[in-house]
Amino acid sequence: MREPIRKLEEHVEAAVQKPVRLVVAALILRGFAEEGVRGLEVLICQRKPDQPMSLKWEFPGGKIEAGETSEDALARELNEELGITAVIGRRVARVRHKYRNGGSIDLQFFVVREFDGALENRIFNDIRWAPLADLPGYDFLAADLGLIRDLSEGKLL
Ligand SMILES: Nc1nc2c([nH]c(=O)n2[C@@H]2O[C@H](COP(=O)(O)OP(=O)(O)OP(=O)(O)O)[C@@H](O)[C@H]2O)c(=O)[nH]1
Repeated sequence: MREPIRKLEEHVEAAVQKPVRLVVAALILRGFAEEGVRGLEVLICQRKPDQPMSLKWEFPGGKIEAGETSEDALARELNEELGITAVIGRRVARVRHKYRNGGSIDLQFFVVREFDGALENRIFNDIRWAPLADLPGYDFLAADLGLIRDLSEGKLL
């Protein structure tokens, strides 16, 4: 009888110490889906040298704040990071990833096809448009790797 109770306590404790971080990110696209993984480009962003997981590539976005919907959070982050006002499209993927430091993230990816304003790099080391086929050549954050494979093989969009 004692074993299940101990397990439950451990579980609760872990949840209190390391809450899952809810993160949203954008696949900002340009080009033509009909031309396949060479004709469609996505905006990718490189983390700065002084950030954790430095110089890794990721998609623009960030954590959802209290009271925000996923779409609100993503629109806010894109405005803060890139200076654009984006129309948030459909959600195309959701992944749960446990990083080695013990923290977990719940990551949702949305397509963005339309935005107002000129893209401006406000916080990244570098930003660039990459054809979907080239994505596996960039050193992406671990949580993104399944998505990178699917995008580059034309399986997702
Ligand atoms: N924006 C973005 N974040 C991602 C991606 N993949 C991924 O694992 N993440 C993780 O999701 C979190 C996003 O948080 P954030 O953008 O608000 O803050 P941050 O990089 O300063 O990280 P931190 O506040 O956890 O230190 C980071 O821990 C980041 O490593 C991605 O493709 N885009």
